[in-house]
Amino acid sequence: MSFSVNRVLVIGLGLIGGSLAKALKNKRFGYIQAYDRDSEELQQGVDLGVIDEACSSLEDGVKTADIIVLAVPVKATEAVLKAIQPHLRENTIITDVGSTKGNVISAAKSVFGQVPPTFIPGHPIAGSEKSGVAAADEQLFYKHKVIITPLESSDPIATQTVARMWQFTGAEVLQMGVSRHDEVLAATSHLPHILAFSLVDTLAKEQDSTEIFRYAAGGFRDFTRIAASDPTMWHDVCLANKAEILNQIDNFSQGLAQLREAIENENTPAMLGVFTRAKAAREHFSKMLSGTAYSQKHHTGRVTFHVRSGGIVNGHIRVPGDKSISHRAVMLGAIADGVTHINGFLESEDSLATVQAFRDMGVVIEGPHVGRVKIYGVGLHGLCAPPGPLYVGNSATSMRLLCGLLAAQSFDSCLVGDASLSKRPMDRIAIPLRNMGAEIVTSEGGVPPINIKGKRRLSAINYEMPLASAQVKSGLLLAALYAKGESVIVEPAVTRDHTERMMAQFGITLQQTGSRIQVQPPQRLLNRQIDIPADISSAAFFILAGVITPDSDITIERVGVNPSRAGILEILSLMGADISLENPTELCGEPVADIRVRYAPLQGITIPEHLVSISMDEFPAIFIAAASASGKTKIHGIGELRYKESDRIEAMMEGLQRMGIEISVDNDNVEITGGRFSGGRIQSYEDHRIAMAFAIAGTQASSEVVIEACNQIATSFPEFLEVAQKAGLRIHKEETNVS
Ligand SMILES: O=C(O)C1=C[C@@H](OP(=O)(O)O)[C@@H](O)[C@H](O)C1
Ligand SMILES: C=C(OP(=O)(O)O)C(=O)O
Repeated sequence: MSFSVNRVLVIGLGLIGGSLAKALKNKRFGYIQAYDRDSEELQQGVDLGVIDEACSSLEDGVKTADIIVLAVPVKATEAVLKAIQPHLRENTIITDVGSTKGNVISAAKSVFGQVPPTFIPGHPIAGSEKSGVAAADEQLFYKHKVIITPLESSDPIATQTVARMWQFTGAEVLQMGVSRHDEVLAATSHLPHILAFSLVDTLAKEQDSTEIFRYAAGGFRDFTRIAASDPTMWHDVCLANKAEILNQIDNFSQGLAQLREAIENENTPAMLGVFTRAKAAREHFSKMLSGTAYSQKHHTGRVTFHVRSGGIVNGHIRVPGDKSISHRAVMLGAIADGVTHINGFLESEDSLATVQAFRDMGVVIEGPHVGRVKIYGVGLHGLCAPPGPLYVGNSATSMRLLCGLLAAQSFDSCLVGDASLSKRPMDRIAIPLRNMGAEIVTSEGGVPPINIKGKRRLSAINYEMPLASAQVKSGLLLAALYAKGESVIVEPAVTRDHTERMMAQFGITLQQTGSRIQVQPPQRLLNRQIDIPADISSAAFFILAGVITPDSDITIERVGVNPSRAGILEILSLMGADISLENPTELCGEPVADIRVRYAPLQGITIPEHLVSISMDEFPAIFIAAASASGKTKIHGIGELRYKESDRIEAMMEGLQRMGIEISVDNDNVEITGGRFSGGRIQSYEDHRIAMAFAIAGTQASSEVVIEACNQIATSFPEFLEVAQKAGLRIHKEETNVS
């Protein structure tokens, strides 16, 4: 069928109809006519410039309309369809704005025998407690969602036309099935309205209601604003979506009864459970849907860095808590018995994703608040089935470690991540877990989403890892806590041993001889006080700044210098850097020190291969050091860098070449010839470590360096910019909004 859109007829010129008409008229979508039983409203529509023309009869408008929008109460839909039917042309598109869709479909079936292919139901998720055409607001739908619910029999061009009409108002158009729409709306719109009406009505009946309302503060006002909505409309909505609404009321009543019981019994964990989960959900669930962030510090716009050369690097700085250790502290704290307190927790996107995953599995977690987190452990067997897929954003550590833990649970689960994580290899953990008896299905190509079946009895594993990976080792160690018998894992090279050290803190006995780790499933994990050192991977960028900036003298305080992590210190020292460790101590089984760096010229070296697996995440910084050294630096066996948040070898090669540095790459071997950085535009490929490495390189460049897509810095180091500025570097942020 072909459609032209010249004339739009809006039937019902209230707030929604009027706002749509006004927006379409102003955007010149077509000639906008309206019909309303209330002739005064119609006249007002003309007077206010909301519509081009008022139709004196329904027949007049319908006969010439290309699109008819029913903006009438849902209950009136059938009567209006009946009234327009005799005058309709074959290819006139009909849509509506009702907040329930099942009944609109039934109305269309009863009038037309079947739903016409040109009838495309719609529902703008926008409104206001105001009503009438006088309140018409052309911005009402701008950046709001409009759901259209076409049927299989709907004409695709008609669907597209209705979508385009809404897009003219600035709305974001989504498609959904009819029953799904009614189910979702019952929960997200209808129930809250009913609660607001009921709360105000209940309070108003109280004897001292005047007093109550006089002192009603912001909370009451926010929560009950919608109780001023149109009563007739809500009466109609309740009847139109009765079954779904009753379901939601039952669901809610059950939740409220549980909360009541918790309050009555002064059950603190249960109460805090509800409050912290709800707070987290309110703040964070939207991340998955709208691309907003877990952390307040994360920017949702596009972040670009501008770096000017020069600046000094001096003084004492602190960088945030270790990311790897933060993940592990939450995981083990969650399955321990009793309350675990964490200090120094990293409040970054990756570690917050792990927190959210455990909240989804029913663990009560307070914080983080200035690095403090309180976890009410549920014990080894206390995790609950999450309500939906566990979303872990950009974080492979969360995903691979969780695979091990989830493989041993009594419920099914699904792990999903963002676009970057969705490309990263997961078979490396899925395959050995399957050997233990787990049922894990990765998506095509061995990538996320990952579906994990519950209720599998795991057996112990005896595994020689083909690949050096702390994430795989840790995922297996977590699964081994639930397996029957003693597991033995042998590493091909040293990788970070934070899991082993953290398990020991929680009272688990591990035996370690060389590269071999043995673990017996424990009865229980003890609750703990965990203090997390600063992250050496974040410190690395300021160590680098100190190493390449003339006259620098900088100390980064209380950094974790675990030998299975601190390869960068050895590599830079071999290149001639002046690095010393001061005030060495230990925090929860992890060696810690202040790292002092003073400028000294660097020379190129061949990096010993045994240092590669203990400095994996630091290679972007090491590449920059090599580019600043005199002579050639040769690096071998770094193929794993290709499987990080970006292909870090390619990203570094491209950026260094842009900055005039000679670099050659042969598979997983790289050779860099030191030189002078020129300015330029660098693509970070949305990889936090690439962005931060080039930001430091930029401080030594001959002209300005601009680094694109720096948002993901928030995955590991949200305060990077502030710390860099404090240290004396000239890095500035430009933030542009993306709609
Ligand atoms: O276990 C961990 O916390 C990590 C291990 C490393 O990954 P692999 O295990 O893939 O080498 C590292 O690159 C990652 O940033 C964090
Ligand atoms: C590779 C990294 O993290 P993950 O693997 O957890 O995404 C990293 O932080 O550099």
